[in-house]
Amino acid sequence: MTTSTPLQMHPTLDQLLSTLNTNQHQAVTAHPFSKLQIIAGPGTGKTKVITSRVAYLLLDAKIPPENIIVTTFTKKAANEMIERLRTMLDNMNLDKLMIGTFHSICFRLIMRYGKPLGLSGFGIADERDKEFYVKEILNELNAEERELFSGREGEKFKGGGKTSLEPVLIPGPVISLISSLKSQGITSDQYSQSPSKDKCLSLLYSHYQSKLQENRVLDFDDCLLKCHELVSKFPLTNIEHVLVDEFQDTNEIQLQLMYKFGTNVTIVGDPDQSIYAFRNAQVINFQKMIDYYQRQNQQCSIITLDHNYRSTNDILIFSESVMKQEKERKSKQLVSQHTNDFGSPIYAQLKSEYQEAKWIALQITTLLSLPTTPIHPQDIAILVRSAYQTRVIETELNSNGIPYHMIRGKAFWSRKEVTVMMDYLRIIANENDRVAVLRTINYPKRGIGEKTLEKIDEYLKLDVNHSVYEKLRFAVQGGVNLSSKVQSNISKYLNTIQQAKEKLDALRDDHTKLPELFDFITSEFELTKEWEPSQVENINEIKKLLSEFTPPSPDDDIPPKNILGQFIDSMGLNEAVEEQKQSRHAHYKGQVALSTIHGAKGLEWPVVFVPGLSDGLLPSIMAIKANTQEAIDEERRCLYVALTRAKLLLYVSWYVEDGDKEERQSWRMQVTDPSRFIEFIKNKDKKTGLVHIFRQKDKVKSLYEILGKRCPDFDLDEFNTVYKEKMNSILNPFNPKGIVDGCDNGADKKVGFQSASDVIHTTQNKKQKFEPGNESVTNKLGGTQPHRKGLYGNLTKDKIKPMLRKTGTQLISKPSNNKAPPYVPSRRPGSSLGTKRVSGPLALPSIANRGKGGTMGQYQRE
Ligand SMILES: Nc1ncnc2c1ncn2[C@@H]1O[C@H](COP(=O)(O)OP(=O)(O)OP(=O)(O)O)[C@@H](O)[C@H]1O
Repeated sequence: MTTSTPLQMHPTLDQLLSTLNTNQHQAVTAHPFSKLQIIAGPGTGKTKVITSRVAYLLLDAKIPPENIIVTTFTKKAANEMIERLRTMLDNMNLDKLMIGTFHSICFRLIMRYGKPLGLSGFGIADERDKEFYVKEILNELNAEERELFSGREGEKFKGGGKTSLEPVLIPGPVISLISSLKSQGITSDQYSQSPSKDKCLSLLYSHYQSKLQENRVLDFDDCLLKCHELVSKFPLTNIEHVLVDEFQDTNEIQLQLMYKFGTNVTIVGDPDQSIYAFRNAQVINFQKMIDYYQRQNQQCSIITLDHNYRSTNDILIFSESVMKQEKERKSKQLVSQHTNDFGSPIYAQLKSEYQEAKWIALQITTLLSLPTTPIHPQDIAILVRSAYQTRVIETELNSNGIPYHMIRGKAFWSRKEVTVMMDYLRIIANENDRVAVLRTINYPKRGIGEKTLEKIDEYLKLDVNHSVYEKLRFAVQGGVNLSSKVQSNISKYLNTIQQAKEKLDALRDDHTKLPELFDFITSEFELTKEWEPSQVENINEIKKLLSEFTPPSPDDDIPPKNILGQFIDSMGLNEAVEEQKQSRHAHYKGQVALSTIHGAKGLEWPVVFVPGLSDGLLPSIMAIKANTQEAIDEERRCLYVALTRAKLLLYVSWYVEDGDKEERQSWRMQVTDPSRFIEFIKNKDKKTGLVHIFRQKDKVKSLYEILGKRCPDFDLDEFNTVYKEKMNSILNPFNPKGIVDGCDNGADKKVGFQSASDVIHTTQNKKQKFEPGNESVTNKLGGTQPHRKGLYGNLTKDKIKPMLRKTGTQLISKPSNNKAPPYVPSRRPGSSLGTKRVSGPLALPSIANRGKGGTMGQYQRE
């Protein structure tokens, strides 16, 4: 096959190519029968290039869609690529293009050709199923096998039992070690024959594989491993070209699969964005690929893309400063295609995660309050290293009325209500899903105790000639000794399953009616009653996915599964990676995006916040504890991914805590240093947050312009003054050192507080809710100016107590005769008194002591 010259090109292709820069053009039109690496930094158009290359292969090289394999990182990315191709190619029929994640392509190949390996009709075991099976295996080990674990090799599988001090075997290490072997392409048989094998791991690996086989399921890693076995034994003869997107996140078995899939290969990736080592991804695959083809005397060409269309030059310089710290990395010279810059990233050092969240909320409200709203909530994202960091930020967004949504990460699939719903769908779709039956049979509660559940499970495992569902019927009919209440509850459960199955049959593969089945399940099994509104919202997300589901086009080689089964398989595979709720460019309208950095892969926003740049958060405490260069490098790349999501404005922040436990989520360790990755920022603590872009009118004007709005005439100084005032109240929060009951003139000073902001005054006035700074209220009460900062109204003692605990102070009651107290300490609370340093209202203990002597009779300590 020859390729045409540009002059003879397909008009659509011609138009398409005209939108590319020189290097992009070269990459897209590289010879179709070659090996090519497209290595490119963030925002350089990798997605555009890989999509255009597929179009080029289809239109110019005339490769039929069924002869091309394209792997993407997520299902969403595959769908978007298909959409873009359809638009580009005038609705060309692309049903036969093999496009999807490695896992889904492999699963599809196994379903189609897996019969000779005895794999047809298998389902997917998700993360929870894996844990379930491993727990079963650990419980079923016989005495001789247990003995194996008493030695050194067994140590890594042990953890503390919940109720006993004896170490017990735990599933976590088993799962990750088996997964690591599988991602290196090592089967259980191969491992058991390896002279350097770990005997415990070998035993567990072989038990685990038998368990999956018995239950006729494949785990995620098996999809790849078994497919590799399949294409090694029965090579795919038709595939003319393989394209791999996000190559930096491939592992060994994926690399090997790529070699096996086809001989002509295009990979696209960025070594600096490799952030999946914890799933055994290896950056070294770029070099391995070159070496592999070299050994076969074949050349692998490399094209780099360096025009960055996403971020301003300042953002690129900042991001490169982070990456430059990695040893033995080639520096990148990305060239921003923006002609404007809005200054270097805005940063702040704060004192706690709470203060940081307030800082973020203030920045967002400031941006959203710009006249004629050039920036909308959907233009903004907040990206964190670990999912738990969103909690404090969410609270602050809520209290500031800032709408937001979480980009769905893996966590979505592990939420209780989501897993329950998926289990219910599974028992309807599949007669033999023992695990899902055991998880749903007593949820909602049907009065089945643990012992009874064990008996039922034993019974379900007994006879292989009947489905799990039939066996459960037999169990209820006397097979297992059950109380009449349990019998009746399980019968009801079974009858509802039966009705749902009939409904599913009646759909006759009309996927548009799947949401009706969903409603039937949630109402008949009384599921929604169990859940909070937010949980109901989550399961409605599944209903939405059901309504959007389009089954893959029928394939004569694949034995048909019912429509619900197909949905479950496709969702099950989503769990293998963090799926995103939103597409690369179409953002959720009217909502700020909140996401982990991993969940933000491939996305971009005009405004991005990257909080938590403190050692222990980014790099994470896990990476610091691992104490390896690889672990730290991976964290740095994570930060790089986050920073390079920003187009125009980048806000970075960190906090350094002073040890006050109340100022952090209780289980978390104290954060004491800014992240090692931002050492290059000089005088970090000096500029805290007061650096702001809205200092220069011309920059503001060009920001408006780039966002498609004309900049109105407004008083920038006034805008900045309001901002600075608010900022100051965050940076120097009201931090009372004591509480005085009553708003008496000057009594606070007389007990030793020198600044009004040191004191909370309380009042019993029930009519008004007072806030600090409410001057008019102060005046009404006849208080003097200096009191105003610390005035709270309508505070009962119950409400005061937690405040006292928080401030570590005591309550001073107002003297009944409202006279000034006789004791006036000479120094300010918190300062040193003689040789003894005391904190809080130092005067107070002395006051109380004096009281005992009679001089403080009117002021009491409570
Ligand atoms: N030749 C081009 N001309 C104009 N805009 C372009 C061009 N190539 C890419 N872009 C734009 O640049 C932005 C970034 O492109 P894309 O998302 O494809 O980058 P990427 O390399 O995949 O980034 P990342 O690796 O960070 O995910 C997009 O908005 C895209 O439309």
